[in-house]
Amino acid sequence: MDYKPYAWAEVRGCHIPLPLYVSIELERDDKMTTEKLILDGNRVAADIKESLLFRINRLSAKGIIPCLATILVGDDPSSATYVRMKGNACQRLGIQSIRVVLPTNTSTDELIAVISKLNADPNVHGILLQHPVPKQIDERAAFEAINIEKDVDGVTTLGFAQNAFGLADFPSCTPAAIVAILDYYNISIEGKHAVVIGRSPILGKPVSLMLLNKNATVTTCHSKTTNLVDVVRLGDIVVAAVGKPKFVQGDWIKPGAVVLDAGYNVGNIGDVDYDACLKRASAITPVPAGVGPVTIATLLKHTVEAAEKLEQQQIIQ
Ligand SMILES: Nc1nc(=O)c2c([nH]1)NC[C@@H]1CN(c3ccc(C(=O)N[C@@H](CCC(=O)O)C(=O)O)cc3)C=[N+]21
Repeated sequence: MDYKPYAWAEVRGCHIPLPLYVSIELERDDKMTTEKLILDGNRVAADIKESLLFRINRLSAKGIIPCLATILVGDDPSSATYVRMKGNACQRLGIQSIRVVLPTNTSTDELIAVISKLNADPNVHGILLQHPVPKQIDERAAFEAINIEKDVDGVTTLGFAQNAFGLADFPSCTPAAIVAILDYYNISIEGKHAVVIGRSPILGKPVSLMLLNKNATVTTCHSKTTNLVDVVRLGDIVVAAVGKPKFVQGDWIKPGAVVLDAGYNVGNIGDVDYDACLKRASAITPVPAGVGPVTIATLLKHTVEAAEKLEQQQIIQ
């Protein structure tokens, strides 16, 4: 593992990582505490990946190498970077990665043909179609073509519906990462007012459902929301999933709220004005090193779980 935590403490002979706190200078009219918890995505990701090592080794010893196929259509440089990061993360852990890159002018039928081949390949356990795809492609139709057993990013209608019922094997990776960060830091969700900004099919909508299933009171905001700022100010937990750099302003944040920034705008800029929101939040994810690395770790976890499920089916047969 190439990641080093910031500090360790010894508790009854066990070495445990310490949370990273920062103290910041407060403005005069700011009545907030100075202790801020930086939600360290690299650390959560390292924890998830470490928990996979044994499982990957065990599968490999039985001749099953967990395998993720990523599909990138077009040559968008940042999409290419994310897909490369996913493939590299697989390889570092002993997960096989198949990277399919298709030209920008690929048709829906051609893309579905590629997905069908990967569906039929018994050595492929997970399929990730990188969003967005070029505009001539019917992205929904392409997502639907992924076999439910291999839908490690919860993009199919059935995968989404299972998540809505709280029954998904593989909820979408970024929503699952957001919940994993809250869980890792023991931030309770139940009874909290969670405000999600954004309603996309693989981020805003599924994370709203996941928080609802964890007994939060959820408000999902979007481009047509009136008085957005007033709504965000109600949030004990604020999830930014808009796709606009530094969209969420510091004075939108209720003092003491927990802020999760799922933005990944060009130049590694989040959807949250981090410095301003840090002043009011009690806990916040940075960009980079927040939700992003946990998304990738979650994808790896789902791929290993898909391989384990296949193994179980083979044992039963
Ligand atoms: N079907 C689908 N599923 C996705 O989960 C999906 C997708 N499509 N399309 C694109 C977005 C974007 N995304 C990121 C994942 C990790 C980082 C990440 O780890 N970023 C690093 C920094 C990146 C760098 O160093 O360049 C960080 O935040 O620390 C960012 C962005 C997943 N996405």
